[in-house]
Amino acid sequence: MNAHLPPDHPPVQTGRIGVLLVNLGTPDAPTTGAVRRYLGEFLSDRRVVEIPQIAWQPILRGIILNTRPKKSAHAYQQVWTDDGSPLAAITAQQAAKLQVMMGDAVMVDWAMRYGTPSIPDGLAALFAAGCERILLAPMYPQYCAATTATVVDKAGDWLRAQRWQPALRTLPPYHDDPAYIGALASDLGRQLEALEFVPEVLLLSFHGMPKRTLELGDPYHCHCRKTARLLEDAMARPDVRFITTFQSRFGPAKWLEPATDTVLEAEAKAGTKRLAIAAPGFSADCLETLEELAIRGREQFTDAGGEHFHALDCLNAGAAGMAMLEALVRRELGGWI
Ligand SMILES: C=CC1=C(C)c2cc3[nH]c(cc4nc(cc5[nH]c(cc1n2)c(C)c5CCC(=O)O)C(CCC(=O)O)=C4C)c(C)c3C=C
Ligand SMILES: [Fe+2]
Ligand SMILES: [Fe+2]
Repeated sequence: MNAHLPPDHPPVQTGRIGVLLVNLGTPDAPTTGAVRRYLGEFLSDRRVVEIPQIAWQPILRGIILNTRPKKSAHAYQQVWTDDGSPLAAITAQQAAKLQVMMGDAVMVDWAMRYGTPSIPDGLAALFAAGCERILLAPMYPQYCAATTATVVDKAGDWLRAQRWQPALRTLPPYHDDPAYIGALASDLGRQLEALEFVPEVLLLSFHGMPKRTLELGDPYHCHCRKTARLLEDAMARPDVRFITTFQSRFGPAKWLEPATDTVLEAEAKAGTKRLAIAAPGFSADCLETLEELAIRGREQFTDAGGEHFHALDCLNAGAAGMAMLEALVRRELGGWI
């Protein structure tokens, strides 16, 4: 402690660089109560549900938060690990590995947009540890207002309340970055080689969005399509038919199509026997990949006559994904380190 400073003086800055990896968020436990708290926060975000709150809140509080948490808690129970929710556990691993790769000049931490650990707590901890410059890294390859923009909004809320602010940069979307496409192509290729069957179809399933957001100018759909096109080229598998789909439809509005569940069933009914599915838009495995795709997707495909099904892992904290993350982060820190 510097002797001329009063005891309540803010910490003396040291010019370090901080990196905050941020993913969506997840409940603290696979229980109805914890899922209700998480969904209440998530689904009250105006970036996520874009209908006027005066109309939406009664539906959310009156119907959705009384029915969905029980069903979702059951789904979470099927994928929960000793280290907690897969999304949080994997994001923590990514941060720990990136810390080792970046060395002491950079401090790496992680946060969740909804639930804990929060973005304000993450930014405050990095700043208190001496990081005057912070790279905020939303772990979403494809930009979407419902994911990327709301992370930046939340950081902005925290900055607005600070007298002494760190300088902030944000990681741009990387849907067409050669480092990302290359990492996916090599990691998915490696996983396909290890399967005991050669798939006729490789389904690339991205998280869905209301179709209206595309008409309003959100680039998400275009980013997903471009990732899929570049990935198909990079994988160079003319023996495999690539199909792009959108999963996790929510509510009565029209969502991006084709829907993953519809295509799984239609492919099996049309005679496809061997299918693998990947979720290139998710940087970490989570409820949507481990339960919706790997468990329910398998049932949808095999119930309709499919025989061999495999859900491939996300990049997670594997070697290909971590090398990509290091490359993206180092590039964005250019001029700072
Ligand atoms: C209006 C509802 C939703 C929109 C819009 C939406 C967009 C969106 N979500 C992700 C990534 C993830 N979503 C996850 C879970 C999840 N998503 C919704 C609803 C919308 N998502 C709900 C209700 C849930 C919770 C689970 C459930 O009850 O079904 C997750 C996994 C979280 C976990 O804990 O594992 C991720 C990741 C993206 C990328 C996206 C828009 C592009
Ligand atoms: Fe979602
Ligand atoms: Fe889902």
